[in-house]
Amino acid sequence: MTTTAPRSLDAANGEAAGPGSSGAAEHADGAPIPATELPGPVAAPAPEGTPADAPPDPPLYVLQGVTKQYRARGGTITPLTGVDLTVAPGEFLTIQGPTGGGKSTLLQLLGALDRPTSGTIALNDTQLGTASAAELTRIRATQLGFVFQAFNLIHTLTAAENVNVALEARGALGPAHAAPGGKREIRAELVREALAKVGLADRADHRPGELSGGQQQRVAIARAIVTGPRVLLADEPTGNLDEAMRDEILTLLEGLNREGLTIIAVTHDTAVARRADRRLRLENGTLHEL
Ligand SMILES: Nc1ncnc2c1ncn2[C@@H]1O[C@H](COP(=O)(O)OP(=O)(O)OP(=O)(O)O)[C@@H](O)[C@H]1O
Repeated sequence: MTTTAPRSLDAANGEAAGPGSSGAAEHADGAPIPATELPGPVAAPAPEGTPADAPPDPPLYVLQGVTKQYRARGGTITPLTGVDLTVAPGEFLTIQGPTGGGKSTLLQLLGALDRPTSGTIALNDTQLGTASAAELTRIRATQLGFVFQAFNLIHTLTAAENVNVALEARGALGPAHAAPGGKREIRAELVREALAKVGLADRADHRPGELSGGQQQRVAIARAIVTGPRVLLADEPTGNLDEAMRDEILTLLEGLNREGLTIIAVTHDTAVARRADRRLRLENGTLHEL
């Protein structure tokens, strides 16, 4: 497990980085882009040799007594009946459990896509259960990245355009968040870096239909990380992939995690869970460590 701060897009995955992605970002005219124009949260590398008495990083998520109830067909379904969970920055954890057991429900709550029926979910200092809809939108666009089993790419757009969608969504939040969503050349550089990071620098102009399943999931991961999120939430990220592609994606996720990205993945696949440093099982509405 790593506890380093989230990383900038220009640092990592040297083997995947393409031309022009090894140094500082530049404007089209070659002038360096000031750091203040690059997306947050971009953090300095963690200092080497943290002193033994340094306080631990505060938790990223704290869930207490989370229940979720749905009304359905005149009755109710309660997939979560009292979930307690603390996630530290930099963890790579997986959630397994029986089908219909509430794993996707829990991921939606962690992703600020839905609210708990009762209990509390804090992400950093924000209570997701009571935050305004606008605040939840801001959190999703700036702190969270999502990856799904079905990739969820737009088939009429190229890989680069699909990745740019996340930056445009962030830019649409307004001037305070416009750094990555603002200037076109900055967005283009960030998209290039994100695609290089997932090993697809040479596929920027390809549409999803021209890419393998593993490559499509790489594009989806580039879209998820291009805004510099703190957390990647993945719902069966390798569920549609064969074994070789699954391993490629897992190696990519491990690399991102080593750079400080917190990863929470729902999976049915024990081979996926074995690659995480913390495994949880959701059963009968509550979470257990494996
Ligand atoms: N929006 C909804 N309205 C009503 N019921 C829902 C809704 N979403 C999920 N459910 C129900 O909640 C339960 C948990 O569903 P969820 O998708 O979270 O399970 P899961 O563990 O992710 O399942 P699987 O492993 O099959 O994907 C199921 O009984 C499901 O039918």
